[in-house]
Amino acid sequence: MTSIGIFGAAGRMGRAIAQAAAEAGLTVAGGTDRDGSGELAPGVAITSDPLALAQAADVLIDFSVPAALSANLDACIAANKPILIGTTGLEGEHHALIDQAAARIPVLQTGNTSLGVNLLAALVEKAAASLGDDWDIEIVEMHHRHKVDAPSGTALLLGEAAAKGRGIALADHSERGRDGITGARAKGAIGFAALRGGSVAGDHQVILATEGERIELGHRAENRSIFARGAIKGARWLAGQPVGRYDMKGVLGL
Ligand SMILES: NC(=O)C1=CN([C@@H]2O[C@H](COP(=O)(O)OP(=O)(O)OC[C@H]3O[C@@H](n4cnc5c(N)ncnc54)[C@H](OP(=O)(O)O)[C@@H]3O)[C@@H](O)[C@H]2O)C=CC1
Ligand SMILES: O=C(O)C1=N[C@H](C(=O)O)C[C@H](O)C1
Repeated sequence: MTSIGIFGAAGRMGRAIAQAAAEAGLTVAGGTDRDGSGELAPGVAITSDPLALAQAADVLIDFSVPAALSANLDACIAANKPILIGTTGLEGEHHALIDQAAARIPVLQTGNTSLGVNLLAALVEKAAASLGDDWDIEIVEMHHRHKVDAPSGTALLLGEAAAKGRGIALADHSERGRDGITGARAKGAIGFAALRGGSVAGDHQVILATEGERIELGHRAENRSIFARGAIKGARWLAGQPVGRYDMKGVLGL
């Protein structure tokens, strides 16, 4: 049986993952949190020691904060354990750390562990590849009032899929945070808009708009269990993979 360790264990996702692990018959070796106190379940301690957790678990799952990523990766490398990273708000420096770690251990990083969103990304890539750049691409997301990063990791994942379909680099074509006299939309841009409110688990819509018509592709998460179950499935899959960097496509056969 595979045992998992959860970085960010006391958070909304950490607790959902612990529940999904129990439902899947997996052992939870423990978890970490910023303060490192309390229990995830009776007898399952939350500490602030990533190395001890990495040594105790067969595979690690990180749904914490970007600032914790470096220490979590170091712990997994030192313990020679695979890690699935679901934390969002990652910048270029974090992706560089992930690339370095993936040369030594199996690492899966994704902005969204759900089947539905990853299938949506495949559809978006196909749509963007099929339509010319006279079709404007806009990505709209809405999340609960507690979310701290924008655009969401999923919106960026969908933007990367659209850019891949178009054969362009997202970094060179994204329009984020429009406000005031922005000027007209740049041809070929991929735009992002983020809404925050209430308890929304995660809504994403990709709009492809041209003169006279519009295509809308979307996904709505009704609760966090889809992310938690996807993370468990991904962690189980990752435990059998060689050193390298992965996303959810291999897990889901997409
Ligand atoms: N990829 C995916 O499918 C999904 C990704 N996410 C992402 O997962 C992340 C967590 O989301 P969510 O659970 O809602 O957020 P929460 O804020 O509820 O949980 C994050 C947890 O990480 C803890 N934390 C802070 N610093 C550290 C540290 N140094 N070491 C370990 N833990 C630490 C926080 O503790 P404290 O509160 O004390 O600071 C908190 O308990 C976000 O980036 C979110 O966007 C969410 C859903 C799905
Ligand atoms: O913070 C969240 O809640 C979520 N974060 C992920 C993201 O940034 O895309 C995934 C999901 O949408 C929920």
